[in-house]
Amino acid sequence: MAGGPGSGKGTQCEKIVAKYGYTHLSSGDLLRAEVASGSERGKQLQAIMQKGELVPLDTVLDMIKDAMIAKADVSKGYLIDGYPREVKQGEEFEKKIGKPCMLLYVDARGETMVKRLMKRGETSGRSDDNEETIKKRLDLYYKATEPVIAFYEGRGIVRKVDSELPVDEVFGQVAKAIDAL
Ligand SMILES: Nc1nc2c(ncn2[C@@H]2O[C@H](COP(=O)(O)OP(=O)(O)OP(=O)(O)O)[C@@H](O)[C@H]2O)c(=O)[nH]1
Ligand SMILES: O=c1ccn([C@@H]2O[C@H](COP(=O)(O)OP(=O)(O)O)[C@@H](O)[C@H]2O)c(=O)[nH]1
Ligand SMILES: [Mg+2]
Repeated sequence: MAGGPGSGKGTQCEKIVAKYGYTHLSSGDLLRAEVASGSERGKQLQAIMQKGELVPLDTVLDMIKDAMIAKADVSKGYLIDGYPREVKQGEEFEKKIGKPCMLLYVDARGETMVKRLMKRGETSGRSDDNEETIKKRLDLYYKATEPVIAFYEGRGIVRKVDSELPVDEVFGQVAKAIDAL
């Protein structure tokens, strides 16, 4: 699942899990869990995330790999949310774990994403949902993450949904893409 900050990845993932029962792994959530644990590593991660920068590639990949292995016995398939953030991360994932069968691209306008995140920031408690960090996350998204979509487009596995629409209509498009798998 790829898309800019606040595009609606988490919202759609929740609905996918309810309908299809895949194992949902959000790299952002895994990182926030480490921060919440209060560990030394969590403190370092918090500093990076607060600035809207990217955590080192191997750290995130190891966390995803561990979380996948932990569910390997029971999983019907994995839904990975917010990863890869840069082309190199995608390449490393394929070397260490495997090839994805689909990339769902949740597309919204920059202005829409900023508006949603500012609103979410009123209640989310996320230290990166503030105007300054949102702007940095968006810049980094366009610079580092959008090329990921082009990379997988070359493989013909990208399915794009328009997340300017109401949530249920977006999910209609998502479900159609998954059903065609
Ligand atoms: N109108 C509208 N609002 C949406 C839609 N999807 C998500 N939102 C709202 O936008 C905000 C961000 O949605 P998330 O699902 O948290 O977005 P995300 O892509 O996971 O964002 P990050 O966690 O920052 O990566 C939430 O407050 C949602 O309620 C949509 O399709 N339409
Ligand atoms: O693979 C990842 C996923 C997240 N992050 C960090 O975690 C933050 C929040 O990520 P999340 O996907 O939750 O939200 P988004 O940035 O898409 O709004 C990002 O800004 C990054 O600092 C990262 O470095 N690598
Ligand atoms: Mg999210």
